[in-house]
Amino acid sequence: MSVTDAVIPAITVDHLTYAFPGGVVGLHDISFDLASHSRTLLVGANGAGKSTLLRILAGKTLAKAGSVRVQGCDPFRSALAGVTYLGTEWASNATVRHDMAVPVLLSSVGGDAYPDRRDELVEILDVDLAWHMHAVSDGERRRVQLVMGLLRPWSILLLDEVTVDLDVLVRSRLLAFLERETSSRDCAVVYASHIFDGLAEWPTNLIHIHMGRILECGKPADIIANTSLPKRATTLTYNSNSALLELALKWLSEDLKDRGRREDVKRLRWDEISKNDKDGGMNLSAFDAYFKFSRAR
Ligand SMILES: Nc1ncnc2c1ncn2[C@@H]1O[C@H](COP(=O)(O)OP(=O)(O)OP(=O)(O)O)[C@@H](O)[C@H]1O
Repeated sequence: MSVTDAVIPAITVDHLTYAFPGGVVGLHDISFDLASHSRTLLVGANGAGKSTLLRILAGKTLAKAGSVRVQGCDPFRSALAGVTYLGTEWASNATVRHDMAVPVLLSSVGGDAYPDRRDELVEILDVDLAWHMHAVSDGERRRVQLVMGLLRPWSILLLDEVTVDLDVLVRSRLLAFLERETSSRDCAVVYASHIFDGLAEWPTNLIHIHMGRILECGKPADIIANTSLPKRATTLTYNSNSALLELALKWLSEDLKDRGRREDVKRLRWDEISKNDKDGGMNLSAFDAYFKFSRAR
């Protein structure tokens, strides 16, 4: 039995449906199990529901219908010490823009309690300890944030595309680190990404999400073997363009067709906005002023 077939699921989602305040349904009747030691790649178009799902798994959002268990507990009701969520809010945290030295920041998040891990992450993410956070590039800032976020050993790591501004070398080293972690410790990673470079052999599981529904869930090799892809991509690794990327391109093209023309949706919304504007509910002149301003520049 491989490690990814371990019996106790790290995450169990059972008939989960989630509606945003206001009634828009974000997730429809989702069910899946993820084992400890797994690395799951969430694949879906913009707006498919990846962040919504990750936020529920992180316990940041309450799901009222269906059940979610992370390490056997309801993530919303239990403070799960071993769950680390690095998502969009985390990425835009203003604290890391102040004039603060990197060692101070790392100590403030418990770096001194895990010196070996801290030093390994500093090395992997190529962080310069002399940096001050108000005077670094976006990618450098993200590297420091990732050292901070990954410092404490986690059991479940939820990553919502926070590697987008890393250079390819650092991203590849980070993925290798996550692979070592999930192979050597009792832990699992769920990673939402739009970038498939270097990911061909990384995930142990794929989840394809479209308009809040899971369309596919399983091992990449099984999914690829059962999917008709362009002839050039029939193995997991294919020279410059991986089968995984081909699979994602196929899924997202089909999803786009399934969603239908945005024009139709837009026309409906536009009618609604114009009506609100007439009613005084929304002032479109503010948008006109904004566009005039941006053109003038
Ligand atoms: N507060 C909200 N109220 C209503 N609908 C929302 C709200 N937040 C998000 N949505 C909608 O829910 C859907 C899923 O959003 P979500 O952020 O989960 O997508 P995503 O797959 O993470 O997209 P991306 O790849 O762009 O990050 C989108 O259609 C979005 O417009």
